[in-house]
Formats: sequence, C-alpha cells, structure tokens
Amino acid sequence: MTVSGTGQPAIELLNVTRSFVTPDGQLLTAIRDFTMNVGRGEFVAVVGPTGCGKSTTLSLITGLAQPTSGEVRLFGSPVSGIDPRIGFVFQQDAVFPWRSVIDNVSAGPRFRGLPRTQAMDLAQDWVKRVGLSGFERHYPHQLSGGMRKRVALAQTFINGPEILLMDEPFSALDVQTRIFMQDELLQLWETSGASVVFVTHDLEEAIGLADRVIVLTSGPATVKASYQVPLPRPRVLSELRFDPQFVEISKTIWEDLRSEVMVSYQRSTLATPA
Ligand SMILES: Nc1ncnc2c1ncn2[C@@H]1O[C@H](COP(=O)(O)OP(=O)(O)OP(=O)(O)O)[C@@H](O)[C@H]1O
Repeated sequence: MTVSGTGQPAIELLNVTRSFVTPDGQLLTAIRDFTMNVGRGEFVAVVGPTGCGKSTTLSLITGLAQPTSGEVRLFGSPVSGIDPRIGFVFQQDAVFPWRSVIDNVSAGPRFRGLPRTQAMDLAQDWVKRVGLSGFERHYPHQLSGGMRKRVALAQTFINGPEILLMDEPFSALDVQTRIFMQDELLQLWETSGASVVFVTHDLEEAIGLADRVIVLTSGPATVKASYQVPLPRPRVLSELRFDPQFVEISKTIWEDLRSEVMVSYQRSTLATPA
C-alpha cells in the first residue's frame, strides 16, 4: 500500500508561509518556509508542540485557507477551493445529532446524488464494517464516544476519499477505546488506498499508525525532521507498544520532539501573567 517517495505526490507543500493578523493587530506567522510531501497511499503523521501550526497546515491542504506565500498542490495541481477528494476526521465528532446512525453514514452519498436505496445499502455495508450493526436507528447521543467515532469513520470512508486529513481524531477518547479505534482505522485505511495526514500530540500513536512521522518545530512551524517508520504491516497497535523496535524508534523521535516541546513550554510559561 505504501508508496512513500515514489511517483507524483498526493500532497505537496512548497515553501509555504501562512501569517495571520491577530485580534490585537499583531502579525503572527503560524508556519514558515514549510515544505513537505505525502506520497500516494502514504500514511504520514505530524507531531509538534501545542500551537505550533499543525491545524493551519491541514487547513491549507483543504483549501479553506490560502498560503501567504508558497504553494500547495494536490496530485500535481494547485489547490483551488474545497476538493471533493478530501475526507476529514476531527477531534469533535462531525455527526449530525438529529440523524440516526444510518442516516448519518448515508449522508455523503445522498448529497452526491446517489438514489436513496443505493445510498442506504452502501451505508448499511459501512455500518457493518465499523462494527455498528444493530445500532442503525440509534442517534449520536445514544452512543458511546468510541461508537460516535466509528460513525464518523464510516461517514468519511464511504465517500472513498483519496486524501484523508485527521486532526487529533482520537484525543477525546479514553486510552483503551483509542487503541481499538487506531487498529480499526488501520484496517479501514489499508483497503482504501487513501493518502493520510494525521495530526496528533501522541508520539506513540503517530509511530504506530504512520509510514512516516514528521516532527515540526515550535511555532512558526517548519519541518524539523522526517522519520521513516520501518515497522511491518499489518500492525496491531494494542501489541506494538511493547515491540523493542517500536520503543527504539519512539526514543529517537522523542529526543527530537522534546527540545521543541521545551521551547514551546518555556514560551508559554514566560507569556503567563504573574
Ligand atoms: N485564524 C487565525 N487568526 C489568528 N491566529 C491564528 C488563526 N489560526 C491559527 N492562529 C494561530 O496560529 C498558530 C498555530 O495555530 P494552529 O491551530 O495551527 O496550531 P496547532 O499546532 O494545531 O495547535 P494545537 O497543538 O494546540 O492543536 C497559533 O498561535 C494560533 O493562535
């Protein structure tokens, strides 16, 4: 599945800088001279200190934000507007609270114009794939956090995204549920062929899931280092954390990440009023 570094990349950020004017009129540069690419079918995790510019990077890929300078390309063409080939999963569940599970999962195909019966059949299949058979008529408030996340995954994968952007999708879940969801994500992704950018604060999660881990500097974000993860697939995250190779890679990347986290922490401490 992984085609890291081969062929035309799915995503390219070329010397991208993105600045904002803050509410008090200051110019804030969130990312600077940022260059990275994601191969077709590659799973890339992005880690960096809090507030360094990870979400800004994702919004540039979506086309929701434009670079101040530099260029963002998808499959070799400049990003222009929202691209239907992109799917998103965020920390907050993007499920419709007033719709049942099956209606949530079928929403994408229905919006795309698929006839109701076909959309429902497809949704039924995805509900089954994410282990929610029997819960089709439940509403989001009747589900656990993990189940709602499964709905969000089905809702996204049903549209066959070529690019999947994930912004701390599992961070609100308890630790055990998170590990199961990570395993489920890998199973769904491995048959999808999607190119993934997965933003997380959790280094173990990044290494367990990804083909490559990109470490960002404390803001303004730029790419500090990129690590290939040589762990074989298929992977089972619930077992992987005790693998000596996994522990070794974690130590190496943490050495790099720690110094950036320290810079970020010291800045936030200095910024705190006495
Ligand atoms: N629309 C905006 N206007 C002004 N500043 C912004 C805007 N969006 C982001 N920023 C600033 O840009 C910087 C990077 O924000 P971003 O959300 O990309 O970081 P992050 O790494 O995703 O953060 P976290 O780790 O907390 O999720 C922050 O200082 C943030 O306050």
